[in-house]
Amino acid sequence: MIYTVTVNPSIDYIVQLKELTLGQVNRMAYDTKLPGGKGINVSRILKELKQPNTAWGFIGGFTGKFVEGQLRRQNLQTDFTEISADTRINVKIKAQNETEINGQGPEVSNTEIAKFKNKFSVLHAGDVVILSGSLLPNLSSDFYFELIELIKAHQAEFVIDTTGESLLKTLKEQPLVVKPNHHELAELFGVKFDGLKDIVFYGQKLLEKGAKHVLISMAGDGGLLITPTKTYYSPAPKGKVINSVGAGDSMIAGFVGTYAATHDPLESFKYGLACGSATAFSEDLADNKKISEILPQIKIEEFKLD
Ligand SMILES: Nc1ncnc2c1ncn2[C@@H]1O[C@H](COP(=O)(O)OP(=O)(O)OP(=O)(O)O)[C@@H](O)[C@H]1O
Ligand SMILES: O=P(O)(O)OC[C@@]1(O)O[C@H](CO)[C@@H](O)[C@@H]1O
Repeated sequence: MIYTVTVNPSIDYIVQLKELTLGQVNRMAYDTKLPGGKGINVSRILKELKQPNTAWGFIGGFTGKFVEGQLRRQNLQTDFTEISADTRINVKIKAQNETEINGQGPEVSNTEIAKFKNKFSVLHAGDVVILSGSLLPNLSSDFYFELIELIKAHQAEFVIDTTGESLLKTLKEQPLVVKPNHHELAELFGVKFDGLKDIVFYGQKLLEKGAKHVLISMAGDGGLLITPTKTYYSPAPKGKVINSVGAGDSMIAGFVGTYAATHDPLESFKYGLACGSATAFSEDLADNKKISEILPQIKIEEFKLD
């Protein structure tokens, strides 16, 4: 079974307007509310791929009810921990360019944290837990490490979508896959990249430090997969980019969902790329139809450093 963890879910309030003028009254051309948060997005794509999964996380208040209700309507399996404070609202403004304003999220009590951690007792070998997104303001920065300890105590695998020091610190725990984008990878090592060779060189360092697979997403420039034996590159298929929210989450879902079913890293990479691009070409996250349409357009080649 796959479990996703969204410690800090959200309502993603998508606002479209022709042009945003700061310091003035702006009128929306269109707006919509979507259930959001990185792990929840992963769960939604896994569902499209027909991969059974359960979404875990903290959810609260009227906003939390909306998120849970929307997910139930999509027949998504959830087992959230209810908290007394309101789940946050993240504002995504689509105007001349895209601007995101993400909330900090609510605080959680020690009792709520304990209830959440209790969920991990159902884990067993063969399960995969995907940890994605920001933490809540009063949680310790080590919270993900505490969860990784619980996951490993049950011989389950984990995937973590985080950046910076937190990413480096989790590598020795051998995540199934990590997926920085190329900007995050450059920042991690304090370098500037000059071409794919540089990116692969630094991506390999994440493998050396313990990650089992390294996916590097490069938005419209495609992606790289680094495994202990081979490295692969794929350009991104061409299409009209409609949405930049959740392409990375979709890529993780495509990779992990396919890996859980096949244990084939190359096939998993193909689905990861297709799901990422399918979301970039959709209004909301991709659906199964869009993913199937993009799959045949994915062309992967082996990448050699010399
Ligand atoms: N403009 C695009 N055209 C085609 N494919 C895209 C585009 N943007 C993203 N993708 C696909 O989705 C994958 C993940 O996108 P990206 O690199 O933007 O992840 P990310 O930085 O984690 O994104 P986000 O945080 O916005 O979800 C890319 O590797 C690519 O396969
Ligand atoms: O604030 P975080 O937790 O880092 O990111 C939250 C978020 O921006 O990530 C998702 C897209 O990846 C959105 O659904 C959500 O609003």
